[in-house]
Amino acid sequence: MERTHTTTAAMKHVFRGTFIHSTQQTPVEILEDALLGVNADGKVAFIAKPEELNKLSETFGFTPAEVTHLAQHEFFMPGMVDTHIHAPQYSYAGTALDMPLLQWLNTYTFPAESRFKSLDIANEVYTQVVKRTLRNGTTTACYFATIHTDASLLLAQITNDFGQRALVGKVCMDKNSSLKHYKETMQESQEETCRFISELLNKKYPLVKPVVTPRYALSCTGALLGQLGAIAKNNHLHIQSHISENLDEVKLVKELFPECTSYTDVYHKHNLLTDKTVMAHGCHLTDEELDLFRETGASLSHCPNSNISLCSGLLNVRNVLNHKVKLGLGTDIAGGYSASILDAVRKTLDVSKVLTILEPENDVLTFEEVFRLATLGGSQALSIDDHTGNFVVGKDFDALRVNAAAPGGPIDIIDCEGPKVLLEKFLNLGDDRNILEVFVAGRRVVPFTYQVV
Ligand SMILES: Nc1nc2[nH]cnc2c(=O)[nH]1
Ligand SMILES: [Zn+2]
Repeated sequence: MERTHTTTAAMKHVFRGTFIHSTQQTPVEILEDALLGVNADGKVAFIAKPEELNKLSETFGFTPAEVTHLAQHEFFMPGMVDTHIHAPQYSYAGTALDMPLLQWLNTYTFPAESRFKSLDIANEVYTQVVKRTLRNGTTTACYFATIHTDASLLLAQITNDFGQRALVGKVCMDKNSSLKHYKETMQESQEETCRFISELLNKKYPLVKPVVTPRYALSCTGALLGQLGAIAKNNHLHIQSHISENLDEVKLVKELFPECTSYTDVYHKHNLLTDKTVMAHGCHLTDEELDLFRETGASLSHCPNSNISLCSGLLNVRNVLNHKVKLGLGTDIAGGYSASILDAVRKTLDVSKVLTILEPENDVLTFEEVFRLATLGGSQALSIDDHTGNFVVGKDFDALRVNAAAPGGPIDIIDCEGPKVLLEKFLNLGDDRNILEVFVAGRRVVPFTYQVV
């Protein structure tokens, strides 16, 4: 592996310490006492041994005194990727988890989202959710907003201002039987999607891009699904939606789209399954549907907190991985009550263990594998792994500086633990108190320096 490349620009950061990340070959690779340089473009310029310090400082134009040394229980890991989160639903996160999906949408979700017509409400909630997720180590988030174009553009602006990498989707829905005013006509949905995409692309935010967002097959007519598939194709855009989350939903989709062979086929027939598509949940997909995911390059977002909280189902992640379908983790705020991907890591392990209790031959996931899903796997699911997801020369430096023994934090370090144990303890016990700093594309975004004016 190439571990350096030359540049004349000065270094933004040079760190010395432990770096833990995943690669295609190994779920946890530990680089102990390594030097890592971040160039002025926010990209990893070198990863090297300390013996090379003098040579590197000449080549890259920094002095050894500029090197930041990590303390004993500190390490860097890649930033975490939330592949599925509803920003407006942060307004009621931690409540309203007492009914299954379709009733939950009608009772809580649609009324809450309809309030985001107000830019004041949007500004308040979107600022809170971006700060909360960043502080918890989410360097990339794939957001659903609402049907309101201007509020969705505001979410994109806020993620850009705070320095979070994001895909932002204006939600599309031309059907809603429960709340008549929270839906669009097909034409509005199509025109406003085009306006959203062009206004967002015109902003030229370096880290924030639009994602075409049909809510799900029950909220969209076939005609709208087809138009959205065409818009995504013509503009080479990402696509996100929901699939096979809940059995009542799957049954209704089959009734509404009798010409389609499966729920997956509904999206496939409307050109919505591409290698830039991420579908949330997939708890009830068949093996044939997973094959179609693999063939099209579409990925799944596993949202275990939501799947348990709404009693939707248990996704067998091992089976998804065996089908070679890309998969990342999602919080699915507010179906899931936690905004932290650390919670998604724990719930992913819990669900895998529950499946093994129910069926002992199920091959349980390891914490190392789930660490990869939270980082590199998420970036692969969003097709952004060519520039983020792990520590590779030339990729953007999206990273968390973790102190497993942060004073006042949730972890007690008893013995002199090795880095792998520190990682395992952080994944199982840690929280934002352990995340000292967050970097996105080389910029330090936590602690916050950006002030809302
Ligand atoms: N969990 C979840 N599932 C959905 N399916 C359609 N919309 C939603 C939503 O907002 N949350
Ligand atoms: Zn969702």
